[in-house]
Amino acid sequence: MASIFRAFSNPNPNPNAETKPKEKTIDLGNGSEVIYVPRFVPSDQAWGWFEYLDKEIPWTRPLIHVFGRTCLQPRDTCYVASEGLSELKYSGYQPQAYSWDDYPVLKDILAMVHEAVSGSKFNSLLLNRYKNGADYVAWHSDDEKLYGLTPEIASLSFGCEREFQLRRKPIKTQQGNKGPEQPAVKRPKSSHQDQHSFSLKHGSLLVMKGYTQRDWVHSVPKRAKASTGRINLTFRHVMTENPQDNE
Ligand SMILES: O=C(O)CCC(=O)C(=O)O
Ligand SMILES: [Fe+2]
Repeated sequence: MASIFRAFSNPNPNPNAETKPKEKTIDLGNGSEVIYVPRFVPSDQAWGWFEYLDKEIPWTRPLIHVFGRTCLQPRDTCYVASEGLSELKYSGYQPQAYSWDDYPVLKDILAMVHEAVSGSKFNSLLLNRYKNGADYVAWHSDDEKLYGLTPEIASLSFGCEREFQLRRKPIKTQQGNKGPEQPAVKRPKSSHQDQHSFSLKHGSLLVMKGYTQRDWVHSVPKRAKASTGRINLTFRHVMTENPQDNE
């Protein structure tokens, strides 16, 4: 598959300067794909953004409802979205949507992601802060209807390196629970791996594409040895009524 990344033009004439970050594409099979770029944001810039976000974002740790139980979400969160979009709701929780204008740095980060991921039109952002290795995100997929059938999700990580796991859903749960637009199709057992793991580095970018949300779950498990904080930003596109925005 062709690279999703635009050829980086190098604005810096210094021949020793870094040019295009190295990307690794993992074909998950059946139209799902993940792209990982370990050094997407230069380290110093990434630390600057970490400090800013840690301090300035109005983090909350909400109550969520899963499997009939109410519990504290095991990480801090915040949501930023363009005006007029359908509201996000997950695990019985509807986050307040903050404006991009409140956090100009987020606009800079968004511009950098848009520049790199060709054709992307992200209009919302879910931020997560893991205070230490006791914070985590459980197995889930970001398959809310408002993202459409094949959402592209760009995930930027800052701070403590944490493991990101991907696991293929059992075949019978891969489709059919999200409305009539997904006819049940029989797929042959794929020769691809059923699990993948990435150690998400400070300043890295991971993009999930195609049917990854329909057919796979992902998680960031607890890690006793992780003693420092990590901030993760996932950029998403909420479908709108204007078909041009959704192309
Ligand atoms: O922190 C991460 O790397 C993943 C976060 C995530 O999966 C989510 O916000 O949906
Ligand atoms: Fe997720």
